[in-house]
Amino acid sequence: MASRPQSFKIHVPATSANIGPGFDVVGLSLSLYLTLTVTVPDPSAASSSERPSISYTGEGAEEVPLDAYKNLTTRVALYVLRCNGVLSFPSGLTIHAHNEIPFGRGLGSSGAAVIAGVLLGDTLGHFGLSRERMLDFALMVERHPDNVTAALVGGFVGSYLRELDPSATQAASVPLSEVLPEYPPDAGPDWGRDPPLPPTGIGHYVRFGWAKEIRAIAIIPRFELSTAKAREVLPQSYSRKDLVFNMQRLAVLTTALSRSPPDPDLIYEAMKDRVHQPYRRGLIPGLPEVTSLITPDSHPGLLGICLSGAGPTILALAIGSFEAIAEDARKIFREKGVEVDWLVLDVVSEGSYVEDRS
Ligand SMILES: Nc1ncnc2c1ncn2[C@@H]1O[C@H](COP(=O)(O)OP(=O)(O)O)[C@@H](O)[C@H]1O
Ligand SMILES: N[C@@H](CCOP(=O)(O)O)C(=O)O
Repeated sequence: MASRPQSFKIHVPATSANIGPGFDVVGLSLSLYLTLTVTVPDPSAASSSERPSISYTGEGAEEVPLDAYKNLTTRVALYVLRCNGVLSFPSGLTIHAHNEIPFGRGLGSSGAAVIAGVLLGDTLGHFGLSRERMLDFALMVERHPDNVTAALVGGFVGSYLRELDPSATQAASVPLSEVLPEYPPDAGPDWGRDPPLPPTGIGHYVRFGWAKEIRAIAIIPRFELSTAKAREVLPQSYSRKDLVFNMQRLAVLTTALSRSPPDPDLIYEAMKDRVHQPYRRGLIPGLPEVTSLITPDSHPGLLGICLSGAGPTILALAIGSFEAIAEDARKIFREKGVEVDWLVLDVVSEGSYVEDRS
């Protein structure tokens, strides 16, 4: 642990997963951030308090727990610390979180919180974990790789989970409540001493190219939809026809989005999906209308339109007409009784990073 005062910032981008046909496979990192400002005092000057002090501003400030043993980011950090032999946070730790990523909207807020926790644990413990090992820790918590991988490495990313051998499968199937127990307030230093270690090499990824002129319009309904709820409505199995439909489009999409100038005819069709969006429409009034009525013909500059992550945000990729696309989507949503906010975002090529301020 640190033997001198330490001050650092952690920056983690928002993400949009799936991009139509790439359910649980592809993700994009976007220019909205969760930022932690962390200070660890000199141990001799620290108070005897073990408990970190957390403050929080921005999105989710009214609902996020400020108790380090309940907050998602600090629970993940403690998991990383304990797996690497450090049983508690350093004394006098202070964390200020500023969050621009709305909760429960399909913009990867939980994935960002998890990655921030992994980086926090790694930096506090001076472990120097590789990116691959960090991904293992993140995947023990968020078990689909698309958001956490894009948040960690940045850009447009495809990922898969390795097929694990039986013992590693068992290790990776530990219930989340055991990976991330809500530490009781009176927990002593021995509590949670042997957390389940992540198997090594769970997640593998590749970064695709991205045509710089393509920007992302996030049309964000003013209601939350938890990812867990939006996954419950999905079927357990799919027809060959629907799987082939998605695979054909995904194969084309990953290269089509890297080409300048981007081809709207190719991309619009390649962003269609039959694996998750049709099943989620009951949870998101206006979803089928927005994705079918806004087209490259009606809005020159639009390339494609889809649900962002598990929703309810709609992601439109475009090289122009940003305001017209967003305002027309707003009108369609309003007819369904849904109010929205919208943002034009860039795809950021840099993923998460730690900025040393000591
Ligand atoms: N910065 C954060 N700090 C702590 N918890 C967070 C943070 N961001 C998100 N969460 C948790 O994740 C939940 C949202 O996760 P989820 O349903 O997966 O939606 P999203 O699509 O935004 O990732 C929030 O309700 C909150 O419990
Ligand atoms: N592939 C996942 C992605 C969830 O993303 P989120 O940003 O909504 O958490 C899914 O579609 O369930």
